[in-house]
Amino acid sequence: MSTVGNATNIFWQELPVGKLERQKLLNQKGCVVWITGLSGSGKSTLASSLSRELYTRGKLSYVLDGDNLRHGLNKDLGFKAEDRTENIRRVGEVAKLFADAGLICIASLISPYRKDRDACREMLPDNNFIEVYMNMPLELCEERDAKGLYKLARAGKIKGFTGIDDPYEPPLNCEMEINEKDGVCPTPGDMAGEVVSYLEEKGYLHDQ
Ligand SMILES: Nc1ncnc2c1ncn2[C@@H]1O[C@H](COP(=O)(O)OS(=O)(=O)O)[C@@H](OP(=O)(O)O)[C@H]1O
Ligand SMILES: Nc1ncnc2c1ncn2[C@@H]1O[C@H](COP(=O)(O)OP(=O)(O)O)[C@@H](O)[C@H]1O
Repeated sequence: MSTVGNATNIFWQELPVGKLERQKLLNQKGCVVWITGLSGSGKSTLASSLSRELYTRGKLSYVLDGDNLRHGLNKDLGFKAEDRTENIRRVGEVAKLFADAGLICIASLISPYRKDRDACREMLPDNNFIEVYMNMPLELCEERDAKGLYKLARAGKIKGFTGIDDPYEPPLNCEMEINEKDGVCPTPGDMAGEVVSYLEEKGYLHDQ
């Protein structure tokens, strides 16, 4: 019996079917692919092409996209520092559950603070956390401005916009980085291909 956070008198319930058995059913290993980067850097695009490519290969994945989760699970949170931290903590916990279920969980969120991403990494047993940094220049993201938010931020109509008047802390030791090559951004298919190769090489696409 223990106390966890604000919960007292709680027990850990052992369950009969374990992660290894679920992984055997799926012939893959549960893990979290955590995609971080500025708004407009291509996080959702990579998440989409990666999940499609994995599906084509018969691998089960699930995408946790920051924008989408803010419509439900995280709709009580805004963009001040402590809200972003709570946003990342909750998504980290959900991602951990999906990985435990045996899925390749793809989380795509700005996740601007290094300590919050590191806390998610620490939550995962056996280091099954693959941090992918969309290392795209702010100028490119701003030029894309798919949602018109940079324009609003520059006009002072959105306060605390990441990269404009709110910080983004790039990873120091991530597993993968997606960059422009000779000033050209890889295609969505090529970005997904890089991640799939990594997953293949590290053995995530088979259960043993
Ligand atoms: N102030 C501010 N700063 C950054 N982004 C903002 C802001 N306000 C709204 N948006 C929109 O919210 C999306 C980011 O949500 P996330 O949950 O990924 O953000 S965070 O990880 O908690 O920082 C982000 O989506 P993406 O463009 O897909 O990154 C924006 O569309
Ligand atoms: N590799 C890419 N090549 C060309 N355009 C891209 C690429 N990745 C993203 N884009 C475009 O950039 C814009 C922002 O991408 P998105 O995936 O929504 O970024 P984020 O989720 O990081 O905000 C979209 O219009 C998308 O089509």
